[in-house]
Amino acid sequence: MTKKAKTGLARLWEISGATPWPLAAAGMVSACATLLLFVPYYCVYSILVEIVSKAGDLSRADFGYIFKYAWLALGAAGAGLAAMYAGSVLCHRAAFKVLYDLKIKLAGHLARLPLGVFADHPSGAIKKTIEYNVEQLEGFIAHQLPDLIGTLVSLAIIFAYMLVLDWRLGLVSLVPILVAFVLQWRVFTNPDTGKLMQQKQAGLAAMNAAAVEYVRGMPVIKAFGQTVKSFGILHARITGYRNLALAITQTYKTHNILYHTLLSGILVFLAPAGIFLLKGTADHTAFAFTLLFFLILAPGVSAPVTKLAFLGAGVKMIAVGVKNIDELLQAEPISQPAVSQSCRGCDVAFRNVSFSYNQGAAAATMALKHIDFTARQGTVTALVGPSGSGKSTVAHLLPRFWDVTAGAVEIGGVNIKDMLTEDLMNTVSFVFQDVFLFDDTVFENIRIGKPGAGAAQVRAAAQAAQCHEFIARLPQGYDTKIGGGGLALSGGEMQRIAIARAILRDAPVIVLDEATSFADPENEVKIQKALTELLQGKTVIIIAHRLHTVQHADQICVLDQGRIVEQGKHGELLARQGVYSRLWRAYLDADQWVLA
Ligand SMILES: Nc1ncnc2c1ncn2[C@@H]1O[C@H](COP(=O)(O)OP(=O)(O)OP(=O)(O)O)[C@@H](O)[C@H]1O
Repeated sequence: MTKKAKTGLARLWEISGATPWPLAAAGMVSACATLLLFVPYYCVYSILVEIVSKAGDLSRADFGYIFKYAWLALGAAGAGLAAMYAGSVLCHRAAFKVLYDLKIKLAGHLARLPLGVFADHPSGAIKKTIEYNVEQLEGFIAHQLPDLIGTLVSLAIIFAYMLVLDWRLGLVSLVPILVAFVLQWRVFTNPDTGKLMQQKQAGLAAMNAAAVEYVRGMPVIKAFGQTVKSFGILHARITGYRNLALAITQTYKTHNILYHTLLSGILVFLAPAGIFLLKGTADHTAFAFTLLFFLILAPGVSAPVTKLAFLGAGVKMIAVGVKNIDELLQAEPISQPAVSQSCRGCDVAFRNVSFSYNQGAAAATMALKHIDFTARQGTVTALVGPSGSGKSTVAHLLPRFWDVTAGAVEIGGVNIKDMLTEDLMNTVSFVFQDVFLFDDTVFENIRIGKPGAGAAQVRAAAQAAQCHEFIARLPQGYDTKIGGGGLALSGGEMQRIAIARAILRDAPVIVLDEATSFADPENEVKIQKALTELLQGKTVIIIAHRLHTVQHADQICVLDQGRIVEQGKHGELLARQGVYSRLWRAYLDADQWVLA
Protein backbone atom coordinates (compact mmCIF):
# COMPACT_ATOMS: atom_id res chain seq x y z
CA MET A 1 0.00 0.00 0.00
CA THR A 2 1.39 3.42 -0.90
CA LYS A 3 1.88 5.84 1.97
CA LYS A 4 -0.57 8.77 1.82
CA ALA A 5 1.27 12.03 1.18
CA LYS A 6 1.09 14.35 4.15
CA THR A 7 -0.64 17.72 3.81
CA GLY A 8 -1.20 20.83 5.92
CA LEU A 9 0.47 21.05 9.30
CA ALA A 10 1.83 17.48 9.18
CA ARG A 11 3.59 18.27 5.89
CA LEU A 12 4.82 21.59 7.25
CA TRP A 13 6.49 19.72 10.07
CA GLU A 14 8.02 17.26 7.64
CA ILE A 15 9.35 20.06 5.38
CA SER A 16 10.81 22.20 8.13
CA GLY A 17 12.42 19.15 9.78
CA ALA A 18 11.56 20.70 13.17
CA THR A 19 11.06 18.45 16.20
CA PRO A 20 7.53 18.63 17.60
CA TRP A 21 8.71 18.81 21.23
CA PRO A 22 9.13 22.59 21.63
CA LEU A 23 5.63 23.10 20.32
CA ALA A 24 4.22 20.24 22.42
CA ALA A 25 5.83 21.87 25.49
CA ALA A 26 4.37 25.24 24.45
CA GLY A 27 0.94 23.59 24.09
CA MET A 28 1.15 22.01 27.57
CA VAL A 29 2.10 25.34 29.13
CA SER A 30 -0.77 27.08 27.28
CA ALA A 31 -3.19 24.39 28.50
CA CYS A 32 -1.95 24.85 32.11
CA ALA A 33 -2.42 28.62 31.71
CA THR A 34 -6.04 28.14 30.64
CA LEU A 35 -6.70 25.75 33.54
CA LEU A 36 -5.19 28.19 36.02
CA LEU A 37 -7.15 31.12 34.60
CA PHE A 38 -10.39 29.22 35.20
CA VAL A 39 -9.69 28.82 38.90
CA PRO A 40 -10.55 32.50 39.75
CA TYR A 41 -14.01 32.08 38.14
CA TYR A 42 -14.71 29.05 40.28
CA CYS A 43 -13.38 30.89 43.37
CA VAL A 44 -15.56 33.95 42.70
CA TYR A 45 -18.59 31.68 42.17
CA SER A 46 -17.89 29.85 45.48
CA ILE A 47 -17.48 33.16 47.33
CA LEU A 48 -20.73 34.52 45.81
CA VAL A 49 -22.63 31.37 46.81
CA GLU A 50 -21.32 31.72 50.40
CA ILE A 51 -22.26 35.42 50.56
CA VAL A 52 -25.67 35.11 48.86
CA SER A 53 -26.67 32.04 50.93
CA LYS A 54 -25.87 33.98 54.14
CA ALA A 55 -27.27 37.27 52.81
CA GLY A 56 -29.86 37.43 55.62
CA ASP A 57 -27.16 37.51 58.32
CA LEU A 58 -23.69 38.12 56.88
CA SER A 59 -22.07 37.59 60.32
CA ARG A 60 -22.77 33.88 59.78
CA ALA A 61 -20.60 33.90 56.60
CA ASP A 62 -17.39 31.86 56.83
CA PHE A 63 -14.74 34.56 56.25
CA GLY A 64 -11.92 32.03 56.54
CA TYR A 65 -13.51 30.18 53.60
CA ILE A 66 -14.03 33.45 51.66
CA PHE A 67 -10.39 34.60 52.14
CA LYS A 68 -9.06 31.17 51.28
CA TYR A 69 -10.85 31.36 47.89
CA ALA A 70 -9.87 35.01 47.41
CA TRP A 71 -6.16 34.18 47.84
CA LEU A 72 -6.54 31.08 45.67
CA ALA A 73 -8.12 33.24 42.93
CA LEU A 74 -5.30 35.78 43.13
CA GLY A 75 -2.55 33.13 43.14
CA ALA A 76 -4.15 31.19 40.26
CA ALA A 77 -4.63 34.39 38.19
CA GLY A 78 -0.97 35.36 38.72
CA ALA A 79 0.29 31.85 37.91
CA GLY A 80 -2.07 31.65 34.93
CA LEU A 81 -0.81 34.92 33.46
CA ALA A 82 2.80 33.83 33.99
CA ALA A 83 2.07 30.49 32.27
CA MET A 84 0.30 32.31 29.43
CA TYR A 85 3.36 34.52 28.92
CA ALA A 86 5.69 31.49 29.03
CA GLY A 87 3.44 29.61 26.58
CA SER A 88 3.42 32.57 24.19
CA VAL A 89 7.23 32.88 24.35
CA LEU A 90 7.64 29.14 23.71
CA CYS A 91 5.18 29.23 20.78
CA HIS A 92 6.93 32.25 19.23
CA ARG A 93 10.31 30.53 19.59
CA ALA A 94 8.97 27.36 17.98
CA ALA A 95 7.31 29.41 15.21
CA PHE A 96 10.43 31.42 14.43
CA LYS A 97 12.53 28.23 14.39
CA VAL A 98 10.17 26.68 11.83
CA LEU A 99 10.17 29.94 9.87
CA TYR A 100 13.95 30.25 9.92
CA ASP A 101 14.52 26.64 8.85
CA LEU A 102 11.93 26.95 6.11
CA LYS A 103 13.27 30.23 4.70
CA ILE A 104 16.86 28.95 4.69
CA LYS A 105 15.71 25.75 3.02
CA LEU A 106 13.66 27.64 0.40
CA ALA A 107 16.43 30.17 -0.34
CA GLY A 108 19.02 27.38 -0.72
CA HIS A 109 16.64 25.41 -2.92
CA LEU A 110 15.80 28.40 -5.17
CA ALA A 111 19.51 28.96 -5.83
CA ARG A 112 19.85 25.38 -7.10
CA LEU A 113 16.85 25.49 -9.44
CA PRO A 114 17.15 25.85 -13.20
CA LEU A 115 16.01 29.24 -14.50
CA GLY A 116 13.07 27.56 -16.22
CA VAL A 117 11.29 27.31 -12.85
CA PHE A 118 11.43 31.10 -12.48
CA ALA A 119 10.08 31.51 -15.98
CA ASP A 120 7.14 29.21 -15.10
CA HIS A 121 6.42 30.97 -11.77
CA PRO A 122 6.10 34.77 -12.05
CA SER A 123 8.33 36.64 -9.57
CA GLY A 124 5.24 37.93 -7.73
CA ALA A 125 4.09 34.35 -7.05
CA ILE A 126 7.50 33.23 -5.72
CA LYS A 127 7.72 36.36 -3.58
CA LYS A 128 4.24 35.64 -2.20
CA THR A 129 5.19 32.06 -1.34
CA ILE A 130 8.38 33.06 0.45
CA GLU A 131 7.04 36.13 2.20
CA TYR A 132 3.29 35.76 2.63
CA ASN A 133 2.86 31.98 2.93
CA VAL A 134 5.86 31.55 5.20
CA GLU A 135 4.93 34.57 7.36
CA GLN A 136 1.39 33.24 7.59
CA LEU A 137 2.82 30.15 9.25
CA GLU A 138 4.38 32.31 11.94
CA GLY A 139 0.99 33.84 12.73
CA PHE A 140 -0.61 30.43 12.84
CA ILE A 141 2.00 28.65 14.94
CA ALA A 142 2.74 31.54 17.30
CA HIS A 143 -0.81 32.80 17.83
CA GLN A 144 -3.55 30.55 16.51
CA LEU A 145 -2.10 27.23 17.68
CA PRO A 146 -1.80 28.24 21.38
CA ASP A 147 -5.25 29.76 21.02
CA LEU A 148 -6.52 26.45 19.71
CA ILE A 149 -5.09 24.57 22.69
CA GLY A 150 -6.38 27.16 25.15
CA THR A 151 -9.83 27.17 23.55
CA LEU A 152 -10.11 23.38 23.49
CA VAL A 153 -9.08 23.14 27.14
CA SER A 154 -11.50 25.93 28.18
CA LEU A 155 -14.40 24.34 26.35
CA ALA A 156 -13.64 20.90 27.80
CA ILE A 157 -13.56 22.39 31.32
CA ILE A 158 -16.74 24.43 30.85
CA PHE A 159 -18.68 21.55 29.32
CA ALA A 160 -17.47 19.01 31.90
CA TYR A 161 -18.31 21.38 34.74
CA MET A 162 -21.76 22.13 33.30
CA LEU A 163 -22.56 18.43 32.98
CA VAL A 164 -21.34 17.68 36.51
CA LEU A 165 -23.29 20.61 37.95
CA ASP A 166 -26.58 19.66 36.26
CA TRP A 167 -26.50 17.27 33.31
CA ARG A 168 -29.99 18.34 32.11
CA LEU A 169 -29.18 22.08 31.97
CA GLY A 170 -25.76 21.08 30.62
CA LEU A 171 -27.35 19.30 27.67
CA VAL A 172 -29.78 22.17 26.99
CA SER A 173 -26.78 24.56 26.76
CA LEU A 174 -24.54 22.20 24.86
CA VAL A 175 -26.81 21.07 22.04
CA PRO A 176 -27.30 24.52 20.36
CA ILE A 177 -23.59 25.26 20.86
CA LEU A 178 -22.60 21.97 19.24
CA VAL A 179 -25.05 22.41 16.36
CA ALA A 180 -23.74 25.96 15.78
CA PHE A 181 -20.16 24.75 15.93
CA VAL A 182 -20.74 21.88 13.50
CA LEU A 183 -22.46 24.29 11.08
CA GLN A 184 -19.57 26.73 11.18
CA TRP A 185 -16.92 24.02 10.99
CA ARG A 186 -18.62 22.51 7.96
CA VAL A 187 -18.41 25.85 6.16
CA PHE A 188 -14.69 26.10 6.76
CA THR A 189 -13.93 22.48 5.98
CA ASN A 190 -16.27 22.25 2.99
CA PRO A 191 -14.24 21.11 -0.08
CA ASP A 192 -15.95 23.80 -2.21
CA THR A 193 -14.86 26.51 0.21
CA GLY A 194 -11.41 24.88 0.18
CA LYS A 195 -11.30 25.10 -3.60
CA LEU A 196 -12.46 28.72 -3.53
CA MET A 197 -9.84 29.49 -0.88
CA GLN A 198 -7.19 27.93 -3.12
CA GLN A 199 -8.43 29.98 -6.06
CA LYS A 200 -8.39 33.08 -3.87
CA GLN A 201 -4.73 32.45 -2.97
CA ALA A 202 -3.89 31.87 -6.65
CA GLY A 203 -5.83 35.05 -7.47
CA LEU A 204 -3.83 36.96 -4.89
CA ALA A 205 -0.56 35.64 -6.36
CA ALA A 206 -1.70 36.59 -9.88
CA MET A 207 -2.73 40.06 -8.67
CA ASN A 208 0.68 40.52 -6.97
CA ALA A 209 2.49 39.42 -10.13
CA ALA A 210 0.44 41.86 -12.24
CA ALA A 211 1.12 44.65 -9.73
CA VAL A 212 4.88 43.98 -9.89
CA GLU A 213 4.70 44.04 -13.69
CA TYR A 214 2.64 47.23 -13.61
CA VAL A 215 5.20 49.01 -11.42
CA ARG A 216 8.12 47.68 -13.49
CA GLY A 217 6.46 48.73 -16.72
CA MET A 218 5.62 52.20 -15.39
CA PRO A 219 7.87 54.04 -17.89
CA VAL A 220 6.08 52.34 -20.83
CA ILE A 221 2.66 52.84 -19.24
CA LYS A 222 3.37 56.56 -18.75
CA ALA A 223 4.89 56.94 -22.20
CA PHE A 224 1.75 55.48 -23.79
CA GLY A 225 -0.61 57.37 -21.48
CA GLN A 226 -2.10 54.21 -19.98
CA THR A 227 -4.08 54.02 -16.72
CA VAL A 228 -4.72 51.11 -14.35
CA LYS A 229 -7.99 50.58 -16.13
CA SER A 230 -6.47 50.48 -19.58
CA PHE A 231 -3.66 48.26 -18.28
CA GLY A 232 -6.13 45.41 -18.62
CA ILE A 233 -4.19 42.60 -16.90
CA LEU A 234 -3.92 44.30 -13.52
CA HIS A 235 -7.50 45.57 -13.69
CA ALA A 236 -8.79 42.09 -14.59
CA ARG A 237 -6.81 40.47 -11.77
CA ILE A 238 -8.00 42.96 -9.16
CA THR A 239 -11.59 42.36 -10.29
CA GLY A 240 -11.02 38.59 -10.33
CA TYR A 241 -9.69 38.67 -6.77
CA ARG A 242 -12.62 40.80 -5.57
CA ASN A 243 -15.08 38.35 -7.17
CA LEU A 244 -13.42 35.37 -5.47
CA ALA A 245 -13.45 37.12 -2.10
CA LEU A 246 -17.16 37.86 -2.56
CA ALA A 247 -17.88 34.27 -3.67
CA ILE A 248 -16.26 32.98 -0.47
CA THR A 249 -18.37 35.37 1.61
CA GLN A 250 -21.49 34.07 -0.16
CA THR A 251 -20.71 30.48 0.92
CA TYR A 252 -20.64 31.62 4.59
CA LYS A 253 -23.84 33.64 4.48
CA THR A 254 -26.64 31.21 5.47
CA HIS A 255 -24.56 29.16 7.90
CA ASN A 256 -23.29 32.29 9.55
CA ILE A 257 -26.79 33.62 10.24
CA LEU A 258 -27.82 30.24 11.73
CA TYR A 259 -24.64 30.05 13.74
CA HIS A 260 -25.06 33.43 15.40
CA THR A 261 -28.80 32.90 15.97
CA LEU A 262 -28.18 29.59 17.75
CA LEU A 263 -25.30 30.91 19.85
CA SER A 264 -27.01 34.08 20.94
CA GLY A 265 -30.25 32.18 21.52
CA ILE A 266 -28.93 29.84 24.22
CA LEU A 267 -30.84 31.82 26.82
CA VAL A 268 -34.04 31.22 24.86
CA PHE A 269 -33.52 27.46 25.37
CA LEU A 270 -32.12 27.67 28.90
CA ALA A 271 -34.73 29.91 30.56
CA PRO A 272 -37.86 27.78 29.74
CA ALA A 273 -35.94 24.53 30.42
CA GLY A 274 -34.85 25.92 33.82
CA ILE A 275 -38.42 26.96 34.74
CA PHE A 276 -39.70 23.56 33.66
CA LEU A 277 -37.08 21.71 35.71
CA LEU A 278 -37.56 24.00 38.72
CA LYS A 279 -41.06 22.58 39.21
CA GLY A 280 -39.75 19.07 39.89
CA THR A 281 -36.88 20.18 42.18
CA ALA A 282 -36.98 19.90 45.98
CA ASP A 283 -34.27 22.52 46.79
CA HIS A 284 -35.40 25.58 44.84
CA THR A 285 -32.65 27.89 46.19
CA ALA A 286 -29.82 25.51 45.22
CA PHE A 287 -31.38 25.00 41.76
CA ALA A 288 -31.79 28.77 41.34
CA PHE A 289 -28.04 29.21 42.00
CA THR A 290 -27.22 26.52 39.45
CA LEU A 291 -29.55 28.04 36.85
CA LEU A 292 -28.00 31.47 37.49
CA PHE A 293 -24.56 29.97 36.92
CA PHE A 294 -25.71 28.52 33.58
CA LEU A 295 -27.40 31.73 32.50
CA ILE A 296 -24.15 33.62 33.16
CA LEU A 297 -21.73 31.08 31.74
CA ALA A 298 -23.53 29.63 28.71
CA PRO A 299 -23.59 32.81 26.53
CA GLY A 300 -19.91 33.32 27.41
CA VAL A 301 -19.10 30.07 25.61
CA SER A 302 -19.85 31.63 22.24
CA ALA A 303 -16.48 33.43 22.07
CA PRO A 304 -14.28 30.30 22.39
CA VAL A 305 -16.61 28.34 20.09
CA THR A 306 -16.38 31.06 17.44
CA LYS A 307 -12.60 31.11 17.81
CA LEU A 308 -12.47 27.36 17.35
CA ALA A 309 -14.70 27.44 14.30
CA PHE A 310 -12.60 30.21 12.71
CA LEU A 311 -9.50 28.14 13.33
CA GLY A 312 -10.90 25.84 10.66
CA ALA A 313 -10.36 28.67 8.16
CA GLY A 314 -6.84 29.19 9.55
CA VAL A 315 -6.04 25.49 9.07
CA LYS A 316 -7.33 25.65 5.48
CA MET A 317 -5.24 28.70 4.68
CA ILE A 318 -2.15 27.06 6.14
CA ALA A 319 -2.81 23.96 4.04
CA VAL A 320 -2.91 26.07 0.85
CA GLY A 321 0.25 27.96 1.90
CA VAL A 322 2.08 24.71 2.69
CA LYS A 323 1.01 23.36 -0.71
CA ASN A 324 2.53 26.41 -2.45
CA ILE A 325 5.76 26.06 -0.47
CA ASP A 326 5.81 22.33 -1.22
CA GLU A 327 5.35 22.92 -4.96
CA LEU A 328 8.41 25.14 -4.97
CA LEU A 329 10.40 22.59 -2.98
CA GLN A 330 9.33 19.78 -5.30
CA ALA A 331 10.85 21.59 -8.32
CA GLU A 332 13.79 19.51 -9.44
CA PRO A 333 17.15 21.22 -8.71
CA ILE A 334 19.99 21.10 -11.21
CA SER A 335 21.65 17.69 -10.95
CA GLN A 336 25.05 17.64 -9.29
CA PRO A 337 27.79 15.02 -9.83
CA ALA A 338 29.09 13.11 -6.80
CA VAL A 339 32.62 14.24 -7.70
CA SER A 340 33.43 17.24 -9.85
CA GLN A 341 35.68 16.42 -12.81
CA SER A 342 38.54 18.79 -13.58
CA CYS A 343 38.73 20.41 -17.01
CA ARG A 344 41.72 19.78 -19.25
CA GLY A 345 42.15 23.29 -20.61
CA CYS A 346 39.33 25.72 -21.27
CA ASP A 347 38.07 25.00 -24.78
CA VAL A 348 34.25 25.25 -24.85
CA ALA A 349 32.53 22.74 -27.11
CA PHE A 350 28.86 22.45 -28.05
CA ARG A 351 28.46 18.89 -29.30
CA ASN A 352 25.37 18.38 -31.42
CA VAL A 353 23.25 20.34 -28.92
CA SER A 354 19.50 20.54 -29.33
CA PHE A 355 17.30 22.34 -26.85
CA SER A 356 13.62 23.05 -26.21
CA TYR A 357 12.25 25.45 -23.58
CA ASN A 358 9.17 23.29 -23.08
CA GLN A 359 10.75 19.87 -22.79
CA GLY A 360 7.72 18.15 -21.27
CA ALA A 361 5.30 19.30 -23.98
CA ALA A 362 4.13 16.83 -26.60
CA ALA A 363 4.91 19.10 -29.55
CA ALA A 364 8.01 20.77 -28.11
CA THR A 365 9.50 23.34 -30.48
CA MET A 366 13.27 23.26 -30.59
CA ALA A 367 14.94 26.61 -29.89
CA LEU A 368 18.31 25.05 -30.86
CA LYS A 369 18.93 22.27 -33.35
CA HIS A 370 22.21 20.33 -33.66
CA ILE A 371 24.48 23.17 -32.55
CA ASP A 372 28.06 22.06 -32.98
CA PHE A 373 31.09 24.32 -32.56
CA THR A 374 34.24 24.65 -30.48
CA ALA A 375 35.43 27.92 -28.94
CA ARG A 376 39.17 27.51 -28.43
CA GLN A 377 41.02 28.82 -25.41
CA GLY A 378 42.53 32.27 -26.06
CA THR A 379 40.22 32.99 -29.02
CA VAL A 380 37.02 34.98 -29.56
CA THR A 381 33.94 33.21 -30.95
CA ALA A 382 31.06 35.46 -32.03
CA LEU A 383 27.45 34.33 -32.21
CA VAL A 384 25.46 36.42 -34.65
CA GLY A 385 22.11 36.00 -36.34
CA PRO A 386 18.66 37.54 -36.70
CA SER A 387 16.52 38.23 -33.68
CA GLY A 388 15.13 35.02 -32.15
CA SER A 389 17.72 32.82 -33.89
CA GLY A 390 18.92 31.34 -30.57
CA LYS A 391 22.09 33.29 -29.66
CA SER A 392 21.12 34.02 -26.05
CA THR A 393 19.83 30.48 -25.62
CA VAL A 394 23.27 29.12 -26.61
CA ALA A 395 24.89 31.43 -24.03
CA HIS A 396 22.41 30.47 -21.30
CA LEU A 397 23.14 26.76 -21.67
CA LEU A 398 26.75 27.30 -20.60
CA PRO A 399 25.98 28.25 -16.95
CA ARG A 400 23.25 25.55 -16.95
CA PHE A 401 20.41 28.03 -16.62
CA TRP A 402 18.74 25.24 -18.56
CA ASP A 403 20.06 21.77 -19.39
CA VAL A 404 20.42 20.63 -22.99
CA THR A 405 17.68 18.41 -24.41
CA ALA A 406 20.16 16.44 -26.51
CA GLY A 407 23.94 16.54 -27.07
CA ALA A 408 26.45 17.95 -24.61
CA VAL A 409 28.22 21.15 -23.63
CA GLU A 410 31.83 20.59 -22.62
CA ILE A 411 34.54 22.72 -21.05
CA GLY A 412 38.07 21.30 -21.35
CA GLY A 413 36.65 17.96 -22.45
CA VAL A 414 34.34 17.64 -19.41
CA ASN A 415 30.55 17.63 -19.76
CA ILE A 416 29.34 20.61 -17.70
CA LYS A 417 26.80 18.25 -16.06
CA ASP A 418 29.81 16.47 -14.51
CA MET A 419 31.05 19.69 -12.89
CA LEU A 420 29.84 20.99 -9.55
CA THR A 421 27.91 24.25 -10.02
CA GLU A 422 30.51 26.05 -7.91
CA ASP A 423 33.37 24.83 -10.16
CA LEU A 424 31.38 25.71 -13.29
CA MET A 425 30.71 29.22 -12.00
CA ASN A 426 34.38 29.67 -11.15
CA THR A 427 35.26 28.64 -14.72
CA VAL A 428 32.74 30.82 -16.57
CA SER A 429 32.02 34.56 -16.17
CA PHE A 430 29.08 36.36 -17.72
CA VAL A 431 28.33 39.89 -18.75
CA PHE A 432 24.66 39.87 -19.69
CA GLN A 433 22.71 42.67 -21.33
CA ASP A 434 20.43 43.06 -18.31
CA VAL A 435 22.82 44.09 -15.58
CA PHE A 436 21.29 43.49 -12.19
CA LEU A 437 22.51 45.79 -9.43
CA PHE A 438 21.80 44.73 -5.87
CA ASP A 439 20.47 47.29 -3.41
CA ASP A 440 23.94 47.77 -1.90
CA THR A 441 27.12 49.84 -2.23
CA VAL A 442 29.13 50.07 -5.46
CA PHE A 443 31.92 48.21 -3.64
CA GLU A 444 29.72 45.23 -2.70
CA ASN A 445 28.13 45.20 -6.15
CA ILE A 446 31.56 44.71 -7.72
CA ARG A 447 32.72 42.32 -5.00
CA ILE A 448 29.91 39.89 -5.95
CA GLY A 449 32.38 38.82 -8.68
CA LYS A 450 34.67 37.40 -6.00
CA PRO A 451 33.23 37.30 -2.49
CA GLY A 452 35.96 38.00 0.06
CA ALA A 453 38.08 40.12 -2.33
CA GLY A 454 39.96 42.98 -0.62
CA ALA A 455 39.50 46.72 -1.25
CA ALA A 456 42.66 46.87 -3.41
CA GLN A 457 41.43 44.05 -5.67
CA VAL A 458 37.98 45.65 -6.07
CA ARG A 459 39.55 49.03 -6.98
CA ALA A 460 41.97 47.40 -9.44
CA ALA A 461 39.06 45.62 -11.16
CA ALA A 462 37.07 48.89 -11.27
CA GLN A 463 40.07 50.69 -12.77
CA ALA A 464 40.57 48.00 -15.43
CA ALA A 465 36.83 48.16 -16.23
CA GLN A 466 37.01 51.98 -16.67
CA CYS A 467 34.64 52.51 -13.72
CA HIS A 468 36.98 54.13 -11.22
CA GLU A 469 36.55 57.63 -12.65
CA PHE A 470 32.76 57.75 -12.38
CA ILE A 471 32.75 55.95 -9.02
CA ALA A 472 35.15 58.58 -7.63
CA ARG A 473 32.62 61.25 -8.64
CA LEU A 474 29.74 59.55 -6.74
CA PRO A 475 28.75 61.21 -3.41
CA GLN A 476 30.31 58.49 -1.20
CA GLY A 477 32.63 56.96 -3.82
CA TYR A 478 32.73 53.17 -3.51
CA ASP A 479 30.39 53.34 -0.49
CA THR A 480 27.58 54.96 -2.49
CA LYS A 481 24.40 52.92 -2.45
CA ILE A 482 23.18 51.90 -5.90
CA GLY A 483 20.52 49.46 -7.11
CA GLY A 484 16.80 49.56 -6.37
CA GLY A 485 16.97 51.80 -3.29
CA GLY A 486 20.03 53.87 -4.22
CA LEU A 487 21.52 56.06 -6.89
CA ALA A 488 20.59 55.21 -10.47
CA LEU A 489 23.50 54.58 -12.88
CA SER A 490 23.43 54.94 -16.65
CA GLY A 491 23.21 51.84 -18.83
CA GLY A 492 26.86 52.17 -19.87
CA GLU A 493 27.99 52.62 -16.24
CA MET A 494 26.03 49.54 -15.20
CA GLN A 495 27.66 47.51 -17.94
CA ARG A 496 31.11 48.60 -16.81
CA ILE A 497 30.22 47.52 -13.24
CA ALA A 498 29.28 44.13 -14.69
CA ILE A 499 32.63 43.98 -16.52
CA ALA A 500 34.43 44.89 -13.27
CA ARG A 501 32.69 41.95 -11.58
CA ALA A 502 33.85 39.64 -14.35
CA ILE A 503 37.43 41.02 -14.22
CA LEU A 504 37.47 40.42 -10.47
CA ARG A 505 36.25 36.86 -10.92
CA ASP A 506 39.02 36.25 -13.48
CA ALA A 507 37.37 33.11 -14.87
CA PRO A 508 39.06 31.50 -17.90
CA VAL A 509 35.82 31.44 -19.98
CA ILE A 510 33.87 34.66 -20.65
CA VAL A 511 30.41 34.98 -22.14
CA LEU A 512 29.37 38.47 -23.29
CA ASP A 513 25.74 39.05 -24.18
CA GLU A 514 25.13 42.35 -25.99
CA ALA A 515 27.74 43.98 -23.80
CA THR A 516 27.86 47.17 -25.84
CA SER A 517 24.14 47.71 -26.32
CA PHE A 518 23.99 50.82 -24.13
CA ALA A 519 27.06 52.40 -25.59
CA ASP A 520 27.21 56.00 -26.72
CA PRO A 521 30.48 56.78 -28.56
CA GLU A 522 32.34 57.82 -25.38
CA ASN A 523 31.00 54.90 -23.38
CA GLU A 524 31.70 52.48 -26.17
CA VAL A 525 35.39 53.38 -26.26
CA LYS A 526 35.55 52.87 -22.50
CA ILE A 527 33.66 49.58 -22.66
CA GLN A 528 35.94 48.35 -25.44
CA LYS A 529 38.99 49.25 -23.31
CA ALA A 530 37.45 47.43 -20.33
CA LEU A 531 36.71 44.40 -22.48
CA THR A 532 40.25 44.27 -23.89
CA GLU A 533 41.45 44.03 -20.29
CA LEU A 534 38.89 41.37 -19.45
CA LEU A 535 39.27 39.16 -22.48
CA GLN A 536 43.04 38.72 -22.66
CA GLY A 537 43.99 35.03 -22.98
CA LYS A 538 40.43 33.84 -22.25
CA THR A 539 37.98 31.65 -24.13
CA VAL A 540 35.48 34.27 -25.23
CA ILE A 541 31.97 33.82 -26.61
CA ILE A 542 30.34 37.10 -27.71
CA ILE A 543 26.78 37.72 -28.80
CA ALA A 544 26.41 41.00 -30.63
CA HIS A 545 24.08 42.68 -33.06
CA ARG A 546 26.57 45.47 -33.65
CA LEU A 547 28.57 43.45 -36.14
CA HIS A 548 31.56 45.81 -36.30
CA THR A 549 32.45 44.74 -32.73
CA VAL A 550 32.95 41.15 -33.83
CA GLN A 551 34.51 41.49 -37.28
CA HIS A 552 37.92 40.65 -35.83
CA ALA A 553 36.63 37.54 -34.02
CA ASP A 554 38.60 34.34 -34.60
CA GLN A 555 35.40 32.55 -35.46
CA ILE A 556 31.87 33.71 -36.23
CA CYS A 557 28.92 31.28 -35.90
CA VAL A 558 25.87 32.52 -37.78
CA LEU A 559 22.61 31.26 -36.32
CA ASP A 560 19.24 31.17 -38.06
CA GLN A 561 16.12 29.53 -36.62
CA GLY A 562 18.09 27.64 -34.01
CA ARG A 563 20.73 26.22 -36.38
CA ILE A 564 24.28 27.23 -37.22
CA VAL A 565 23.96 28.05 -40.90
CA GLU A 566 27.43 29.49 -41.50
CA GLN A 567 30.72 29.40 -39.66
CA GLY A 568 34.05 31.12 -40.36
CA LYS A 569 35.90 34.46 -40.22
CA HIS A 570 34.40 37.82 -41.21
CA GLY A 571 36.09 37.93 -44.64
CA GLU A 572 35.25 34.31 -45.48
CA LEU A 573 31.63 34.76 -44.55
CA LEU A 574 31.27 37.98 -46.56
CA ALA A 575 32.72 36.21 -49.59
CA ARG A 576 30.15 33.42 -49.22
CA GLN A 577 27.33 35.91 -49.94
CA GLY A 578 24.99 34.08 -47.55
CA VAL A 579 23.12 34.97 -44.35
CA TYR A 580 26.10 36.75 -42.77
CA SER A 581 26.73 38.99 -45.76
CA ARG A 582 23.02 39.89 -45.76
CA LEU A 583 23.19 40.73 -42.03
CA TRP A 584 26.34 42.78 -42.62
CA ARG A 585 24.75 44.80 -45.41
CA ALA A 586 21.65 45.37 -43.30
CA TYR A 587 23.88 46.42 -40.41
CA LEU A 588 25.81 48.93 -42.58
CA ASP A 589 22.53 50.33 -43.96
CA ALA A 590 21.16 50.74 -40.42
CA ASP A 591 24.39 52.42 -39.30
CA GLN A 592 24.10 55.02 -42.06
CA TRP A 593 20.38 55.52 -41.56
CA VAL A 594 19.38 59.08 -40.66
CA LEU A 595 16.02 60.74 -40.04
CA ALA A 596 14.89 62.30 -43.30
N1 LIG B 1 12.37 31.60 -21.58
C1 LIG B 1 11.93 31.22 -22.77
N2 LIG B 1 10.86 30.39 -22.86
C2 LIG B 1 10.41 29.98 -24.05
N3 LIG B 1 10.94 30.33 -25.23
C3 LIG B 1 11.99 31.17 -25.22
C4 LIG B 1 12.54 31.66 -23.99
N4 LIG B 1 13.59 32.47 -24.29
C5 LIG B 1 13.68 32.48 -25.64
N5 LIG B 1 12.74 31.70 -26.20
C6 LIG B 1 12.53 31.45 -27.64
O1 LIG B 1 13.70 30.80 -28.13
C7 LIG B 1 14.06 31.28 -29.41
C8 LIG B 1 15.50 31.82 -29.37
O2 LIG B 1 15.50 32.96 -28.52
P1 LIG B 1 16.86 33.71 -28.14
O3 LIG B 1 16.53 34.72 -27.11
O4 LIG B 1 17.89 32.72 -27.80
O5 LIG B 1 17.21 34.41 -29.49
P2 LIG B 1 18.28 35.55 -29.79
O6 LIG B 1 18.93 35.19 -31.06
O7 LIG B 1 19.18 35.74 -28.62
O8 LIG B 1 17.32 36.79 -29.97
P3 LIG B 1 17.65 38.35 -29.74
O9 LIG B 1 18.78 38.71 -30.67
O10 LIG B 1 16.39 39.04 -30.17
O11 LIG B 1 17.99 38.53 -28.31
C9 LIG B 1 13.04 32.34 -29.76
O12 LIG B 1 12.06 31.74 -30.56
C10 LIG B 1 12.43 32.74 -28.43
O13 LIG B 1 11.10 33.13 -28.56
